[in-house]
Amino acid sequence: MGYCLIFDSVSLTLLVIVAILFACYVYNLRKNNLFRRLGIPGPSPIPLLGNLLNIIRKGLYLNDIEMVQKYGNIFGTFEGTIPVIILSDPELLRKVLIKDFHVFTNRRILKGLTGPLEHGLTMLRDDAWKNARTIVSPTFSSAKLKAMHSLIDQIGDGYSKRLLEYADKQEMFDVKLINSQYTLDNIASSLIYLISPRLTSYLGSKGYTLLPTDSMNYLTLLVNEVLDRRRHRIERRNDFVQNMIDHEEEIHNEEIKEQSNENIQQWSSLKKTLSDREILGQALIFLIAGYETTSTLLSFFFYVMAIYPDIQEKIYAEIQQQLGSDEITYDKIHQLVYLDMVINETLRMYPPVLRLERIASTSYDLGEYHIPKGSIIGVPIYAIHHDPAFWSDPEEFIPERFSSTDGGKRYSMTYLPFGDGPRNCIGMRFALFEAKIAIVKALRMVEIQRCEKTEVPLQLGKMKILSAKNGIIVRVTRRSQ
Ligand code: HEM
Repeated sequence: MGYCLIFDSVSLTLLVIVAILFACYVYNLRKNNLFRRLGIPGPSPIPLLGNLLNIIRKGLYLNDIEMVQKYGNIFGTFEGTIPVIILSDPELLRKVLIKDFHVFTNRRILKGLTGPLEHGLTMLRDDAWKNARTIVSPTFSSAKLKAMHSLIDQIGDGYSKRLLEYADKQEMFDVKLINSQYTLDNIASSLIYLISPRLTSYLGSKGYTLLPTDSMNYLTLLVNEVLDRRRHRIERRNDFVQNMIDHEEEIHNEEIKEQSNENIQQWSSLKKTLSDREILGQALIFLIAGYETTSTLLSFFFYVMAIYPDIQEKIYAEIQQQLGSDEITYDKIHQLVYLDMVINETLRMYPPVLRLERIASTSYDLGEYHIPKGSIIGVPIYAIHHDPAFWSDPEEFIPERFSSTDGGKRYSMTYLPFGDGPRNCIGMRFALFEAKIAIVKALRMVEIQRCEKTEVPLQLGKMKILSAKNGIIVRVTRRSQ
């Protein structure tokens, strides 16, 4: 009798397990058939891993190029069990990123993300995002960037000093190190009045990762301290946090006047202030979103300088001609037209962010396909920038593509280093400003040279942020004054 009961409960448990596994299998099969049902082409997924194996083997950038070649400008793929529609059709991209932005306002929420980062712009959704973006946008106005100039300039001096040390030692070095230090110092300094060297060495010792928990706690503490001092008017400084606090005070009395984006003007009826926790969230997100991206841009720019000395000399000549030894101000930097073209081409060839994404808040007709609510749209920036359908000789480095004459022919949705639409990169102008200051300061002092350890062509890393697998090693020599 007892034996029978035990047997029964064992077989019942087994039965339940088998039933659950079967249900999972059927659910997975149905899910994996999603794109087939929608009529969207794409590679067949394998259970649980989806199409991740190819990304793991080849890297996201190469995976995207190959998939676009094989399946075209719209196809379905699985990140593990999560279906993602990869879209590179310019007309449809214009709809998703701009025209029908009200449907595609949000990105995916990162599971398990808690603490102040939940309030950061990149993660916020719908009205909460609109509110934060409306308040934070003026922080990046040209007037505010001009006011931040002296902070960035000071850090630029330290940067060129470090380069001169390398020149004097005739040492080959990986440019990532100095560029990471520069952008981290810059962002930390422009964000909050932190003692940058303290922060830099701390994060440096952590290997410059995307902020592990203890770094995050440390930063949270520091930013909170700063907020407290600012709120009580114990200190003032022309940085992002001060800008957010000042702006909050201004808008009690007047409507928001300075908006860079048409859509944002419609949102002026929203809540107009951010709590300390929300300001903290923005500060931390700026640090994360702005640090590695800008450093990657600078590092790949160094690579370009090392392998194209003619281009480097042309930029140097432009700097001499337009600026001489004048201070590099926000207005003067715009006179460096050729430098701008070279930076644009660097961002085309080597976009720091390989993909961006949006989520459909309702079901939607995406071209000929009817996609369900909640569909994730992934935009393969790297693959679009290297697509011969959009760019002639995409593997050639040709800055002239971005000259005022040629640039006009470009289809805007095929150049997306900072994304597009109301949810594009809020830090774009800041990033370009700080990158240009670093470049001018560097090229005035040193010549960047290819050395025996410079890998040509570069092998790229496999992750979502572009990287050089084996580093970018160069040598620098002092310029004769
Ligand atoms: C070369 C440097 C940079 C590159 C290539 C870059 C690229 C991008 C891209 C591709 C996006 C997604 C845009 C979209 O979904 O349409 C983005 C978003 C964002 N970036 Fe940047 N970024 C850079 C620098 C910065 C800096 C310096 C900051 C801050 C100081 C920053 C803050 C942000 C924020 C907050 C968002 C989210 C915007 C929102 O959701 O409203 N980025 N960036």
